[in-house]
Amino acid sequence: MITGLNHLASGKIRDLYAVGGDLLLVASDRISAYDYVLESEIPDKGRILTQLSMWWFGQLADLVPNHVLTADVDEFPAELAPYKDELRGRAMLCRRLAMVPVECVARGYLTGSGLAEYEKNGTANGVPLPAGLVDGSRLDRPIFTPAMKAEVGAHDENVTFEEMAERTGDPELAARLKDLTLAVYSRARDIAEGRGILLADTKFEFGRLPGGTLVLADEVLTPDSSRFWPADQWHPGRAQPSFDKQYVRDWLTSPASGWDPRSDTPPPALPEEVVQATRARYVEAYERLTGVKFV
Ligand SMILES: CCOC(=O)Cn1cc(-c2ncnc(N)c2C#N)cn1
Repeated sequence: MITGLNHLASGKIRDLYAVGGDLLLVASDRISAYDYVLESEIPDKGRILTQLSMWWFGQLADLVPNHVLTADVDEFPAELAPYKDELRGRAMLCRRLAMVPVECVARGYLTGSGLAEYEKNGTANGVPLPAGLVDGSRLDRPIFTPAMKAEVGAHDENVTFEEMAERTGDPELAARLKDLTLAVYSRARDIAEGRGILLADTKFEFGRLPGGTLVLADEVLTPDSSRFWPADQWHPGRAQPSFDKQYVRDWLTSPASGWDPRSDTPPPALPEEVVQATRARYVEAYERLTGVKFV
């Protein structure tokens, strides 16, 4: 948290501030696992994921406009000058939008909450899926599985497309969000797969400019807003290893940590080697996707 700025909201990892009529979205180095925000931070994680978002926004600009004005601290308003060093590389100055209150989720692979519903009744957000799918199955076509934003600390609530159309009161907008979400996900999935990373699913947020234009908001296509899987370790039928968080998960569930995920106690701090190995995975994901060396 940056005291001295007009704080609006905080998620597990990021903080949102009002700066004049715009917004500042700041990514911390925090990391979450098993629904806990860990006490250990991953150095540069916020900078790596912000730079990755910016790269994706560039890759997607022909499909959809985005809310970012700049991520260059030297272009930030003068009132932010005292925070330059703290913000460098990890903050996006964004246009303030009228946010659509829907988490626009696209899934190209079945896992997590999508798999849970499927195992119960063969559907995902009410849409029937083929029989015989297992954890990690690649879907013939990506599916749109919207969720209504939950209160801090709770999981978002998956809703059917019809429920979403009803709750937003705008069926035409719901249809556009679905089409846009699937088109953007498909483009990103193809780009990532070409670089050995499976983008299993992702969550977009959209908002509208005063004139009504629909704009891609929030962060996009980071390992925090998406499931990144290493393509060479993909084996449907079991939980896939996370590209970025597997070292953390493995250590936390190993005897070495002395922690039990089923207990209601917060996880212990991570050993330095797990922190550094995890940082290296974020750097690797960034460099493989963008082709740019992280500095
Ligand atoms: C840090 C935790 O909260 C969020 O990032 C989610 N959120 C985004 C907004 C938002 N509101 C207006 N305009 C925008 N451009 C945005 C964006 N992005 C509000 N909450």
